Amino acid sequence: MNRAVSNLRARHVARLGSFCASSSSSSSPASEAWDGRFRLHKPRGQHLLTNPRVLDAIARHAALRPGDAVLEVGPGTGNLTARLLASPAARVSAVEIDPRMVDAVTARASALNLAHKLTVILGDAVETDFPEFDVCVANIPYGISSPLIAKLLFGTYRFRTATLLLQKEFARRLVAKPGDSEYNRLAANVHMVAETRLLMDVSKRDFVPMPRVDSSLVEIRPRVDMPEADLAEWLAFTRECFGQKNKTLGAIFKQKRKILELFKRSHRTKRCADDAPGRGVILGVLDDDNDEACSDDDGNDDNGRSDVVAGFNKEDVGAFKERIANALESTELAGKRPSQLSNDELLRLLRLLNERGVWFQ
Ligand SMILES: C[S@@+](CC[C@H](N)C(=O)[O-])C[C@H]1O[C@@H](n2cnc3c(N)ncnc32)[C@H](O)[C@@H]1O
Repeated sequence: MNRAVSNLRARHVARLGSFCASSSSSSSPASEAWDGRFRLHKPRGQHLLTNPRVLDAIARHAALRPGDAVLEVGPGTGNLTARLLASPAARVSAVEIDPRMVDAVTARASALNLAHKLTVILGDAVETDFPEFDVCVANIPYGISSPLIAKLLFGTYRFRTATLLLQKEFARRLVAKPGDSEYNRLAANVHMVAETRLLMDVSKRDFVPMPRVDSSLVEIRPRVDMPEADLAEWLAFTRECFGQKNKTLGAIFKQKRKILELFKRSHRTKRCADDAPGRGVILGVLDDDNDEACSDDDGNDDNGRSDVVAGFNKEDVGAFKERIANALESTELAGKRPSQLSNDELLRLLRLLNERGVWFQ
């Protein structure tokens, strides 16, 4: 072990006291390993980050300022929480689903004489209301990545940055740019409201128990210059576009079934707007693209039904189809795949479609 690592280890053992004085069950070079006092549940994503250099780097990247209110999701036994509490931040609120972890992180803060800075909330981070915070820093359970990011970015929270440790593949998809092979609905939606930056990769060997996947640290910074857009309408629009992201927009919006669905939705939207103005954003996952096979590129329905306009005036549906084709033509996007397009281009198309009475939610 080199001297720097050895010094680091000695410093952390001293700082964290009995918590890490136990024997290491990890292969990490210097470890704040779990002492096995209770069973860790993998289905709950209980993979503790035990490499002090990585934990220090996360806290450093979060760039906490004096007076900051920090939100941590899934503090576990407090390996990261200890750093956040020792930072210049004024307070840390941690949301944890497992009561055993709540006890462990609370005891740890007390052992560090920093309990006055910590509030632990027992609950599911996807369901629980968060207190106000300036910065979110977390090594989250990867199973809640998408709903948690949706909640942070499309909810009512106002914050400076979220520094999140995520599954490496998910992180790559989150930071992807139009034209990248990984570009997808998640990235398009998140980039509508935030900027993302890949900060560093973290090996699976730095966790106890070792997960099957590697991780990456990502910074998410909400935009101050949000484009003028109805976010609920945008989310519904990207669901249609990226549901079949390998088809061209022309092919996607030529499908009879799709046109009929949009026709119904647009008329329902008009009724709802008349009855109850002000639709809110319905939160859900942001990245449910699945390239479903429901039609070929010629726009023929795969189920061969000929009665798809049953119950509707065929001429109205035909005119509606024309309006969609017309919007695609005037933006010159018919031959493009959604994954090649910037949000500005997609937003321009959405606006034109809305102006022509085509609505997605
Ligand atoms: C990957 S561990 C991280 C633990 C700690 N932050 C660390 O870095 O060592 C994830 C933690 O999130 C908790 N957790 C899992 N699902 C949760 C949820 N829906 N809401 C809040 N916490 C959750 C787990 O119990 C676990 O403590």
